[in-house]
Amino acid sequence: MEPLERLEKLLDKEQFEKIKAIDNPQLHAFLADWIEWLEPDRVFVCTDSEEDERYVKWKALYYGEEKMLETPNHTVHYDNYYDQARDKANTAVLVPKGKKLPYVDTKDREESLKEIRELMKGVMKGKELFVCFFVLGPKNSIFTIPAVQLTDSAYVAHSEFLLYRKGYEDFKRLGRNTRFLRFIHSAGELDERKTSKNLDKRRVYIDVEGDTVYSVNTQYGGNTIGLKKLAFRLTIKRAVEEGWLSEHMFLMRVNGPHGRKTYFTGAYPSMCGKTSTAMISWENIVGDDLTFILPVNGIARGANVEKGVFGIIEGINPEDDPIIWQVLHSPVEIIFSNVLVKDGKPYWNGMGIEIPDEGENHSGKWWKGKKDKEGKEIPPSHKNARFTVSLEHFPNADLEALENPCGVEIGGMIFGGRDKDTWPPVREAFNWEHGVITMGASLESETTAATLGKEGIREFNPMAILDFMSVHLGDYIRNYLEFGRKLKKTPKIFAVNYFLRDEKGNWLNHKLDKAVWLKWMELRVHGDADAIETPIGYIPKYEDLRRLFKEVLNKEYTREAYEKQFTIRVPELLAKIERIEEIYRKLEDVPKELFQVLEEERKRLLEAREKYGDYISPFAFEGS
Ligand SMILES: Nc1nc2c(ncn2[C@@H]2O[C@H](COP(=O)(O)OP(=O)(O)OP(=O)(O)O)[C@@H](O)[C@H]2O)c(=O)[nH]1
Ligand SMILES: O=C([O-])CC(=O)C(=O)O
Ligand SMILES: [Mn+2]
Repeated sequence: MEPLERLEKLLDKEQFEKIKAIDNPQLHAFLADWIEWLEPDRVFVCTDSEEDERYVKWKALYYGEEKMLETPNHTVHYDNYYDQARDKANTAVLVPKGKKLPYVDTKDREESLKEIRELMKGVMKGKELFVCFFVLGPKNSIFTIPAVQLTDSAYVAHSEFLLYRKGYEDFKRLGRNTRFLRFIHSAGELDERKTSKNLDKRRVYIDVEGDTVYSVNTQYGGNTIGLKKLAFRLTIKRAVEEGWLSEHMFLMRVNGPHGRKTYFTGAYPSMCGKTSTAMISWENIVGDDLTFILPVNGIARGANVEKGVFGIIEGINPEDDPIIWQVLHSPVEIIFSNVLVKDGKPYWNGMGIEIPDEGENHSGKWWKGKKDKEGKEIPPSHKNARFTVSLEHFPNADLEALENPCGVEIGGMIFGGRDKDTWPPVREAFNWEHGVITMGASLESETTAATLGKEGIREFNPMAILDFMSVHLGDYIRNYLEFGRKLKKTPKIFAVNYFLRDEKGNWLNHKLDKAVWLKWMELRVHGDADAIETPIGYIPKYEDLRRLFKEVLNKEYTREAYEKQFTIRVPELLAKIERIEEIYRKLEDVPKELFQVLEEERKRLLEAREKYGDYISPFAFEGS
């Protein structure tokens, strides 16, 4: 039977008409196959109407996946206690038999498709399936990629309405041959708290060949929200094939002197400061997690893949994050996840006000001192508790840049991670290759609560993207280097480190110091500040930072603080080059330049050590 005929049998009339209006035989076949396989009790097709969106929101409450809070339009959602972060162990990129991708968890495609299909057979019995259409990137733009999501979680569908641009009308308009991404998710069987029960059968399988991602027996957004990190694996592959960049980056506007607007991207691993940088209240946010960058007439132009924020809530307080704080306390539509709730109010760790001793949280009924099965004390909210909200509600959002179909010109690209002892707070690369290789491809960071498993372990994490890598790392880096060669004007590349510590483990910087580094980088993009040349790139001059600290934060910045923070730590830097080189030597097919550029950096460091010793004051280079 023809797919449309099968769909007519599977759907009630109203829903069928919505699908029939899209003239795309591939879509029809996909839907017919999967609806028959998943066996939902009923199917709801979301168009772009307000009414359909309201229906989904209402269903999240009706099925108990979300609960209302006191403030209008606020809801709370909980994930299973053991389903609070991305599950790397059960996530895999599917590859043909015998093929492996270095540093990526891969599985045999044929076997795994069979496995996941078995896990999903009839999984939606008794449930409602939501069919949703969205686009990645601004609508009707050079960036737009259409996607369809099937899910039995109204919470997942609701989150996507807050985070992505609606795409039903685009599917109608784009016609028969449109290539689109596919996401199939089931939360599986739910427990009495409406959280996924069969975590032992949790799987996230990425079929890059089929442009499809399967996710089952999990609810946590990073494992389930198709257009977020699931789509990301597919778009990284597409970008490498087509010669552009799909990145784990924020996109923001830094406001320079005389009203100058300069756009920056920043790639830091999960929970390492993208949102908190892009949200600095006197600058302007365009995006906080995913950016597409295309070469357009020799210029790198970037756009936010999303239109909302799935942000970490821990530590959000009125002093450090006044804008997020204000938004979280206004009656706009927000989903809080895995926070403490008492009397209809949400609370989280580090919010800077007193938190109740009891309530409901990610562990169920909670009281202070409650321990989990492993004997660990349960904090009021989970470290990876998050909020989901659309960017339009942020007074500092640059909405024009957000919706610009041509994106914005990227002036600077920043790389950074959690590094306690090696990199200075900010530095600029000598050129594109130097930045891509010694900053992006050499990035290491300590693990965080954004993924299941141990925290605080230093790991290789090139371009902050390793968890999502779906292509050979060598090809990925080659594409980056070639991307630079397509440009008439390459963005400047910078590296930051917000997480430097002293011998006693104290932070060397305050959370807002990053605002100063941004202003310095903005000046550097336009050649408006001098810098000191060191073996690892250009660093700021003390006088410039002192002035900027005063202007931006009204703070005194001492010579001692500067000297400590910007000391060039030769032994640590050399050890890092060793580690990185060893990693790439083991891979086949890595661009040769990578080894050359690392070797040159090593030589510069050895020469400097010869002259100045192991730990070199920035003032030493200033004189030379
Ligand atoms: N010590 C220190 N901590 C920081 C700084 N900036 C951010 N953090 C901490 O980093 C964590 C959150 O980082 P976010 O900005 O939300 O992370 P993100 O990079 O957007 O992460 P994902 O959404 O997981 O991709 C919080 O625990 C912050 O307190 C900083 O300058 N210093
Ligand atoms: O995808 C998620 O779960 C949230 C996120 O931004 C990340 O982990 O990088
Ligand atoms: Mn992220």
